[in-house]
Amino acid sequence: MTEITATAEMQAALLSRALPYMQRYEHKTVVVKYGGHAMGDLELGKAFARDIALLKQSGVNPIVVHGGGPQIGAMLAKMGIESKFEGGLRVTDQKTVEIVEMVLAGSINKEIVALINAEGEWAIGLCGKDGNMVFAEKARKTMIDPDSNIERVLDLGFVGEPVEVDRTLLDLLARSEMIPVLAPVAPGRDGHTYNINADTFAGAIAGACKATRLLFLTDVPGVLDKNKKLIDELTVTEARALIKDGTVSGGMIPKVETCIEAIERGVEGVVILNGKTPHAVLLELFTEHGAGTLIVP
Ligand SMILES: Nc1ncnc2c1ncn2[C@@H]1O[C@H](COP(=O)(O)OP(=O)(O)O)[C@@H](O)[C@H]1O
Ligand SMILES: CC(=O)N[C@@H](CCC(=O)OP(=O)(O)O)C(=O)O
Repeated sequence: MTEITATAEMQAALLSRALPYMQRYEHKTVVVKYGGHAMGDLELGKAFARDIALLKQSGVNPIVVHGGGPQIGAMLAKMGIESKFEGGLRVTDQKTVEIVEMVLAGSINKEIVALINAEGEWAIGLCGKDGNMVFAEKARKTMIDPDSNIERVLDLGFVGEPVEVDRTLLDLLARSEMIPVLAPVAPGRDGHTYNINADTFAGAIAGACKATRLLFLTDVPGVLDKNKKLIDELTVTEARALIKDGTVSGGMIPKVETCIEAIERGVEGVVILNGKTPHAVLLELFTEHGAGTLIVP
């Protein structure tokens, strides 16, 4: 066999394996949460954008929700403001929410839009404010104090939880050439702007759009156990126990909580995976080598 025929055969074999997966997701909504920790490397960013473009070209309806925690932290530090987190959420005063909106809905959102458009697609950058897409309310979070074991209410300032999602604009975009890229900022009916954890925002969008898949791209291979080993599959009950016993902490808490809620709202498959692996999205959706942690009912 010549080298050319061998390559052609390999490509044909690859395609024939990918095709059933491609058909499975045709016309289906896939929400991809692109975490701030998975960003930063231009080549990886381009590979991510290529994957999103390819999903759209294959007839899938991709919706990108992005974070930007580290980038917000860097901007706050430049302005002499210290970042403070409680339960994985940023304590957000008025000055902070202004910077959060500027970094998320401004620079990061447009960078991702530009990367996808450079792949020949039509991405459009939006946040919860556009088209009345998302309305938020002040988050009411509680935490068990590890010293006293007493539950305490957290005052996180202008941190919001999505309470209303209107999918009119997203449905319109799904029927068009456009790929929505969403920043997790939304207004409240009280007139304030709220900073929403990007995982929570992605979960609300996936739930409202009845997404077939919700993928979380982060900087770790998935949920790790106490010995830092990857957990391939987690039930909702096991996931809750890992938060309770502290195995899951920091930014992984809102991610796992969102996975649980998304499963309960009927999203078919929720996966936490390493966004630092080039083409993580394509490999997850279109090959049998699903990576990361799959959350199951
Ligand atoms: N059990 C766990 N398994 C994996 N990561 C964990 C776990 N507990 C805490 N983490 C932390 O959660 C981080 C991912 O969340 P986060 O920093 O919010 O990322 P992103 O910006 O991608 O949303 C990991 O880098 C890790 O430090
Ligand atoms: C309330 C809250 O914590 N909001 C987040 C929003 C960005 C985000 O979630 O970014 P990652 O996905 O990169 O972590 C923040 O201010 O950092």
